[in-house]
Amino acid sequence: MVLYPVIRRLRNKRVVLASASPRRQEILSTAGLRFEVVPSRFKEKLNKASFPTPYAYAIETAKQKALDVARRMHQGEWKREGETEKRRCERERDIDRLPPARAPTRAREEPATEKDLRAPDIVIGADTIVTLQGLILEKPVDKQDAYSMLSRLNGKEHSVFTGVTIIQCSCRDSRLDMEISEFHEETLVKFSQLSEELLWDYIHSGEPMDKAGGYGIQALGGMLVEYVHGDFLNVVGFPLNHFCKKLAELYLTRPNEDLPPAEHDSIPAVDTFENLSDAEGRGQGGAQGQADRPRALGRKNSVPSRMVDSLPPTPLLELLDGFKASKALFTACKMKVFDLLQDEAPLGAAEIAQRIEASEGGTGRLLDVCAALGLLEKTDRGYSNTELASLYLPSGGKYSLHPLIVYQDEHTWDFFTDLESAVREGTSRHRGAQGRTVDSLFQDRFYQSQDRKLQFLRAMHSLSKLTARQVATAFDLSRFTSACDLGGCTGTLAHELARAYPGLKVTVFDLPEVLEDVSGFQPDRARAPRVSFVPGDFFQDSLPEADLYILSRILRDWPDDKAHALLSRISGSCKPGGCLLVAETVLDEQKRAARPGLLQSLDLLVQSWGRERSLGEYGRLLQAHGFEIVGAARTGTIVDVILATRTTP
Ligand SMILES: Cc1cn([C@H]2C[C@H](O)[C@@H](COP(=O)(O)OP(=O)(O)OP(=O)(O)O)O2)c(=O)[nH]c1=O
Repeated sequence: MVLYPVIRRLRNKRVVLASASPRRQEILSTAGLRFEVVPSRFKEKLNKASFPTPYAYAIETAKQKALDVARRMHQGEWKREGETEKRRCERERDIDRLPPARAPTRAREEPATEKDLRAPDIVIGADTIVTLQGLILEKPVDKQDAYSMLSRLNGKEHSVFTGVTIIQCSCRDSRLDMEISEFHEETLVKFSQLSEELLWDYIHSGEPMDKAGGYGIQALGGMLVEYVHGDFLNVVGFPLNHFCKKLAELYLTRPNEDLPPAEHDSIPAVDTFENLSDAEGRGQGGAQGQADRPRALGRKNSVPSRMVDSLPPTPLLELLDGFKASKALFTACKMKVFDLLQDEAPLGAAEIAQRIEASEGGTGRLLDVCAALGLLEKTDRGYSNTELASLYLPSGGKYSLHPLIVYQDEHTWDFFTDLESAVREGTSRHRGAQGRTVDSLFQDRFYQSQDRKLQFLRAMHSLSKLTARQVATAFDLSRFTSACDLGGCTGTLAHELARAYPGLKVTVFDLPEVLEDVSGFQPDRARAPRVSFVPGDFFQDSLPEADLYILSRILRDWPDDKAHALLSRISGSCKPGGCLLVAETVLDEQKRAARPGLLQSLDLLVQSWGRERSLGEYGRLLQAHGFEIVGAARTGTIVDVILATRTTP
């Protein structure tokens, strides 16, 4: 059965999977794709250190696998000596007329051999890697290697990336033209704390050897896994959902010259209406019935059929409703639904409505939406928080996102209603933005009243609690003795650094109006040694001495001229050999892939003067002030980490 229209669309194309992975073959076959398998001969030996991010490495490896197969198949075609163009066309047509055995549904049954390699229309390559703190783990070379991978992953959360490349090939004269599309998908996987004995038992099962990271989540390895956030099939080797969306983008939004003859092997679309109308027409006896039938649905007019077939699938409708889902979450949080259910659950809609002082009908609908969004569990006994909601949504939880959600609802939401003007003018929508200097951004906007300031500090505090540990441990910083977190706000990252590195003293440097309110956010004194707070403005006042400076989600707030001004001041204080750690959401160079980062960048357009940047852009900013990037790591959170060293002037 084919559920996704675009998979059906590929029926008349020669699709080749450039992979020997049985998992990929199975996933694509199950989805109803017809393809052949031509394993790539590309040796997976690219220099990992030359890639800004692990997923850039996976994408490039996937691309090289696909290119190898596309080129080999093309050469196989054109190596036939003495063949004329006419004969080639005839031969291709002959091949096209061959029965489906040429394009088997279960491609893995018959891998293509060199002799029947003719130019493909589409070649798909993929590469799956496991990453932990910036380290890329591929398939283990032996049992000891599997042990070293699994013991690294033991008890920790890691990322699994699959890079995918789709090459659309066309052959003009003897030239192979290729249009290359790429994407990646990330899934977070957490291992339980496992004993040595269990790890070795697992290794002796033989399962780890042909799998990235040394485990197979779909089989015995599933027992090692505590949770998975994201696409499960991505871990198994192929992100099917993202792949279908990409295909829809490539094939359903383009002019439809290559629409295959209607072939409804599962759910007939327009034909259903016509058949129904025919039956009705006949049943009602007549010509009149037929004449009244809307012509648009008739077989003679093929346009509606094409239109229906080429409509973008549901993701667009989901996107249209995206704001409603956000607002439902905001409202349920604000009305303290998750707080209530954290203390008492399950509760029925009537009871909840009464406790939050709202109408029963309205509350019921809101609760059902929350259940559909995966925030509540609905059973016959009533509603309860899901695990996800319990962790992040009640206002008093350790990792509560409640303050951030309230901030988004009360401020960001308003800013976004004026997105069009921000896009037209290219400036912040923040009241008073016009005519004010960029320098007064925080004073004007976030700290204009005590309430607003506290709301902002709480939101930032809740966000940094989610990322601080990963940022602090993305690189080994144990050689530093003093660090200064510029704009370090409530000190969440500073405390995490002090905890991770017993020899490190950390100074948080932030505006006096911020620091006067941070005491309520501090852990007990006993749990917070070696962290101190110094008031000051990093654009004006002298910076505390340190051998490691930190800018966590700071550069994003400023346009290039202000970022240069700040970096120049840090460069003036940082001694050669000292370092600067930058924690930011790093965009890919083409600004195509990182959707959360791109949305944040849009947010910065409406709310401030800043923007998110790519690694190349950060590299250029830093280089202009004598900093050379020595490493960049994905943390699996919304921020990535760049470590740069101050070179000798
Ligand atoms: C993490 C994980 C990986 N894997 C597999 C998927 C991939 O097949 C493999 C990663 O190796 P890859 O190099 O991505 O793929 P491959 O060598 O199997 O095939 P080819 O290079 O020909 O495309 O690990 C699982 O099956 N389960 C898992 O849980």
